[in-house]
Amino acid sequence: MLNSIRLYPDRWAHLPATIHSFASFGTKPYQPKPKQKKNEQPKWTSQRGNTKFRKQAQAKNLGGAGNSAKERRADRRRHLQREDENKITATQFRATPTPNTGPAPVHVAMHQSTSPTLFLADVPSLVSLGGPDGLVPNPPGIDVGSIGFVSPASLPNQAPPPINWGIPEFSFVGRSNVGKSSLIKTVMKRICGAGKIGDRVGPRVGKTPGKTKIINYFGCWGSNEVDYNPRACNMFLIDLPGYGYAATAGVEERELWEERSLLYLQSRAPILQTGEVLPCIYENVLAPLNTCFLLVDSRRDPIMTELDFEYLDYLDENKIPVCVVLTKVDKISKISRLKAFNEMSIVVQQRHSSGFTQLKPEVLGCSSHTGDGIAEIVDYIKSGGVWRDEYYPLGVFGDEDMY
Ligand SMILES: Nc1nc2c(ncn2[C@@H]2O[C@H](COP(=O)(O)OP(=O)(O)OP(=O)(O)O)[C@@H](O)[C@H]2O)c(=O)[nH]1
Ligand SMILES: [Mg+2]
Repeated sequence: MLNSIRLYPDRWAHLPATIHSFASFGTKPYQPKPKQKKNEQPKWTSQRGNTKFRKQAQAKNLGGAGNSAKERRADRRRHLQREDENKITATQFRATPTPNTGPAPVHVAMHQSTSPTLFLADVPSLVSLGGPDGLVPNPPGIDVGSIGFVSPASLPNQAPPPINWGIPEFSFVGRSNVGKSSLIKTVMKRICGAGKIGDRVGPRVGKTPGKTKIINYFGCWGSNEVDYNPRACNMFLIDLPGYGYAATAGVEERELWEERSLLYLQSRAPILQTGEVLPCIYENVLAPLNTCFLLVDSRRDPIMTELDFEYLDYLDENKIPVCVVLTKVDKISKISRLKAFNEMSIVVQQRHSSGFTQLKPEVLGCSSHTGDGIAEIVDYIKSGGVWRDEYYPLGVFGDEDMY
C-alpha cells in the first residue's frame, strides 16, 4: 500500500490537509465502523455533562464544546457530518495500485481495402456491366464542373428539392468536429478549383464542435451549365450538423439538430414510411439519397464510438447506403493509420456478416488539409456512387444525356 502511495504521488497532492492526516492511510485498508445498535445511546450523549470530555473535545475541536446544549448539538452534527465526508473521500482515494496495462495491442489483420496505400490509390473505377434486356448499364457517372451553395433545408419553409427531380444526393454525417464541412469544402475545391461561385459561399468550418447547425445543400452543375438554378443541378452535397458533443449549443438544441438530420435522411432514403423498401426506383423516381458518407476521426481509439454505431444502425434500418471515411489522417503516423484502417475494416466486415448490407465494403480515408484521398472521394462521387453498382430501367433518367 505504501508503495502504491509513492507510485501515485499526484493522486494525493490535491487532497485537503485533513485527508492527508486521516488514518495514515495505506497502512491498513479502510474499515467502516460497525453500525450503532438501535437502542444504544451514542457515546457522546452519555458524556454530555462530563466537563473533562467537553474540554478534551474543545481541545481537539471535535464538536460538543459549545456553550449551550443547542450549540453543542449543532457542533456535534457538523463534526459527524465532516467525519462522514472524510470517510467517503478516504474510501474513494484509497491507494490501490492499478495494473499497468501498457499500450493497446495493435491488431494487424491485413485486408484488401485497408492498406494505407490502397486508400490513396484504389477506388474501383466505373465498370460498365451491361445488363439483361430492358436494363441499361450503370449511368456513366455524374458530370460536375461547378458547385455552389443552393439552400439550407432544415426548416419546413426551407424544403429540400423535390425528390422527383431525381437529383442524386451525397450527404456527410459524423460526430461534431470530425471534419464534414472541411471535407465538402475540399471536395468542392477539387471539383471546380474554388469554393465559391458568385455570392454563394462554401461550408463554414470551425474549431469548436457544433459549428454547422442547419442542413446545407451545395449544388453541383455540369461543366457546360450556364443556368445556375437548383433544378439544373446534377447532384447535391449535403452538410449536416454533427452528433455528439457540441460546444455551441445546449442539449436541447443539439437534440433538435440531430432529430432534423435523422428525419431528413429518412425522408430522402429509398424506404417508405410503411416499411416498404423502394427498389431504388419508384414510379420512375430515383430515391435521391445516393450515399451517406459516415465520417470517423482516424485518431479515435476505439475507432467507432457508441454513437457512431447507433447512427449506423439507424442508417441500416432505413436502407441508406453508407460509405465510411476516416478523416484527419494527416494527424497520425503511418502505423496508426494502418491500425485505424484495419480496425475500421474489421468493423465493416463484422457488420456485413451480421446482415448490414448497406455498408460499402471499401473504407476510404482522407485529409482535408493535405488533400490525401480527396481525389478518390471525388472519383467515387463522380462515378455515380452506389448507382454504379446497379441497373436502372430505360428512361429512368429521362433525357439520356443527363449524365
Ligand atoms: N489536421 C486536420 N484537421 C482537420 C481536417 N479536417 C478538418 N480539420 C479541422 O477540424 C476542425 C473541425 O472541422 P469541421 O469541418 O468544421 O468539422 P465538422 O464535422 O463540420 O464540425 P461540426 O460542423 O461542428 O459538426 C477544424 O478546425 C478543421 O480545420 C483534416 O483532414 N486534418
Ligand atoms: Mg460542419
